[in-house]
Amino acid sequence: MLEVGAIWAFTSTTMASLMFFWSMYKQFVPYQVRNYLEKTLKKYLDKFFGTTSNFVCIKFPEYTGEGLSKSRAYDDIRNYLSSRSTARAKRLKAKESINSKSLVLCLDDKEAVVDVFQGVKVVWSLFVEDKENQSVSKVGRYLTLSFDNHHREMITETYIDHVLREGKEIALKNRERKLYTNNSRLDYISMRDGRWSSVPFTHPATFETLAMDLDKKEDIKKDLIKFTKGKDYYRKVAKPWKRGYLLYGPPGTGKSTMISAMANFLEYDVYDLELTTVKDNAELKKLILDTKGKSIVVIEDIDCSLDLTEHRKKKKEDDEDEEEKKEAENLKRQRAQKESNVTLSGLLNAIDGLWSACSDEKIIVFTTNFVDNLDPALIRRGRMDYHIEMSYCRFEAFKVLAKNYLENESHDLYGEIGRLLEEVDVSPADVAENLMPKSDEDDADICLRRLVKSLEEEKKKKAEREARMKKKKAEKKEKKEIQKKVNGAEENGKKI
Ligand SMILES: Nc1ncnc2c1ncn2[C@@H]1O[C@H](COP(=O)(O)OP(=O)(O)OP(=O)(O)O)[C@@H](O)[C@H]1O
Ligand SMILES: [Mg+2]
Repeated sequence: MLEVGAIWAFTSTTMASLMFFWSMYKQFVPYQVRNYLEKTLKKYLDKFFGTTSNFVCIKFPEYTGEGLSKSRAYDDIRNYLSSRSTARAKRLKAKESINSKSLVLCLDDKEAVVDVFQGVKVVWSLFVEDKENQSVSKVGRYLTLSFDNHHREMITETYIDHVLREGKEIALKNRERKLYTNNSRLDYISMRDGRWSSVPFTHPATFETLAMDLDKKEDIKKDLIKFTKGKDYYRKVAKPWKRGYLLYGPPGTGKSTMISAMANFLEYDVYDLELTTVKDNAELKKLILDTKGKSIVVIEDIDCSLDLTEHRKKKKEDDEDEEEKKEAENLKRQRAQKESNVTLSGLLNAIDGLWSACSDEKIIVFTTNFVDNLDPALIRRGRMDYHIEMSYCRFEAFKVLAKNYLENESHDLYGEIGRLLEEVDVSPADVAENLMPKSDEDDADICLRRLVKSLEEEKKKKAEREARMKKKKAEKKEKKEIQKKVNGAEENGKKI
């Protein structure tokens, strides 16, 4: 047996010799030769361990194909790993992306992170490609997934799918949402722009701040949730995964606000389709085809956009305001028609025919002030599945507005305001304007008194309007009766 002293002596001499050789090697062997030797050694070691060890390694390069396009799988995996890395990796890299709403922390080069799936440990590592494998303009990276060969089937059949799916979802959540608007034909031809241009969607409206009947609001939220979870259901009943909402009601009742609240609730993009700048039906189809999933396609004031009405002449002779409104609306429509050749059937086809062909999970919303003017074909269930009436402000809606604008939940004036809101029809937009403090001195009391005053004025105006109408009606009736008498007298005169 060797003595302890002898072992120590042997080890220290060996270490000293190794260190001596290492420093000589570093000092006298040129960098290029060293690099070559190290790479060759690594290759042999990799080969040796690859065949003898029980580990499998899968490589996912950043750029693939002949054109070296960015690999989607690589991006999805990096997104997936970013959530794991933030908690587990020692070295992270902060990335700023145009499509992302905030900084993204991800795995740094030459760093590894362990992930556990169904009790199985795997290791992800990120490497930079060797110089000779890089293209001139792109510094390529690759991710490797290493795992025990025993779990080969589970990893290749389940785990990788899981990673890609989660990565996609994370990307969707982190993305900066967009508000798109369609470019006019001239714009996208001359400026080589796409059919849609976009800005970040930042509208702050939410269902919490939306003033409307609470039960109705809950029903809408439930309907939206059911829709987003309905992928398999829609497939089962052989329906394209889309849903149409018709929002109708007087101006200022929150139709546009509701669209923003829906988009924020679902985290969808919004495509605001301006029909009057669409040249014809073919262009409309292409525009709809160019929209992505997880989005709301909106056509506002559908009745004014084009001549999509049934031309039913429902004359309300007694109501002069109604007549004026209809005339203004007709003028608007005629002007729009001059610029566009989109027809009702073109619109119906674009909505229905193409939904099945283009990406899934889409909502289409029409808004209108005059629901009676729309052609029934346009708003039938199946096209516009859910009809939502946005109505004048009543007490329940007022309470939401008071909370939003004044952070106030009770006041002596609430009783009076509730009564007045039952008697007069004012839009939430009008109520909101009264509730908004106009200076630093405006407290809740001042704002609520201002609202009461404006509601009382509205009540007075309403009474005057009704009196005027009543008088007009009575005059008409009187005229009719006089005419009847004159006609009667003439008939009698003829007989005599
Ligand atoms: N139901 C509501 N809840 C909260 N705020 C509302 C509501 N309705 C209107 N408002 C306020 O009034 C403003 C105008 O509302 P909005 O544009 O949504 O009305 P609209 O129904 O789309 O009107 P129009 O028919 O004229 O397009 C909004 O910016 C919002 O501040
Ligand atoms: Mg609107």
